[in-house]
Amino acid sequence: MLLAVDIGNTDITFGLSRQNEWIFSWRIKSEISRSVGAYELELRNYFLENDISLNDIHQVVISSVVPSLTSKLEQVLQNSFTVSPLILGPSIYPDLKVTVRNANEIGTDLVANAVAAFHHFNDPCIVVDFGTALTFTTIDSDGKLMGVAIAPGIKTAMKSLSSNTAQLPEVPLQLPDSALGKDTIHAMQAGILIGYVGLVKEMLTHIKKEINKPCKVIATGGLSSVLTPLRPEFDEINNMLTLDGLRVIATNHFRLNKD
Ligand SMILES: Nc1ncnc2c1ncn2[C@@H]1O[C@H](COP(=O)(O)OP(=O)(O)O)[C@@H](O)[C@H]1O
Ligand SMILES: CC(C)(COP(=O)(O)O)[C@@H](O)C(=O)NCCC(=O)O
Ligand SMILES: [K+]
Repeated sequence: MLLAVDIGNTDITFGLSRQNEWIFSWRIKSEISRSVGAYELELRNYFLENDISLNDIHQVVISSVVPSLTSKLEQVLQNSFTVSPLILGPSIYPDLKVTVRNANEIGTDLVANAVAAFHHFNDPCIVVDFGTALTFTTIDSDGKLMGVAIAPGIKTAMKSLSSNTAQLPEVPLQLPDSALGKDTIHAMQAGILIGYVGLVKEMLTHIKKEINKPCKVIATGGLSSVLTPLRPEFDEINNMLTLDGLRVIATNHFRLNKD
């Protein structure tokens, strides 16, 4: 079995795959202050509770956009399994079907998203990732990663608004029917959620105009289903996209380096 680990700024997502099918996936919080021991205990407990043997893991692959957690999780995985984890980074990019520009800056989760989208569609793609950040990653028909746009994620915008004001609370991420807020909660939901529908639509319009060819739009990330009016904009919503990309990359890497 293959274990793929996506370390994001809010959550760490795990996926366990057998014969190219995800048989388990789960999330834990990304906490920089947490110890290797605490993470390891939680991982081992998950395996125990689900009756999975640690020895059944033959490949491990990690993407991390939180440098202080990369080595911690690497250690956790080293301690738990008999194989060394593959850590996605610029040294692996030359082996990918996707061509990466600015390899030292781009988030490895965005690279994994691009690989998964291109692998699946083999067409120009825009990946919209609704995580801590809201990102738009565009891939051309030949697999070239054409560019990225980064905005605050929906929850991040909400948190920033409440933490920078004296009287605004954090409110549930529920899309209201009306943009004419009748109380503070409704007013914030209107401004953020209806506003973000517009942000995403405008970004897609702008990117499509720039690339000027038919393309697929794929949504991913923990908050990908919050903005329901965007559903028709997406050819697919796939919350496993980053893990899918890691699986493609790992399978290819371990095949190339078999001997
Ligand atoms: N099924 C779900 N429904 C609604 N929100 C979710 C779901 N799964 C995750 N989330 C939310 O998504 C956010 C994390 O998204 P994620 O894409 O994992 O971010 P990051 O990659 O930046 O860590 C968290 O706020 C979490 O509460
Ligand atoms: C843009 C991101 C913050 C997204 O992270 P996430 O929302 O998944 O936690 C991450 O991919 C990152 O730190 N990227 C580095 C900058 C770049 O991609 O150019
Ligand atoms: K992510």
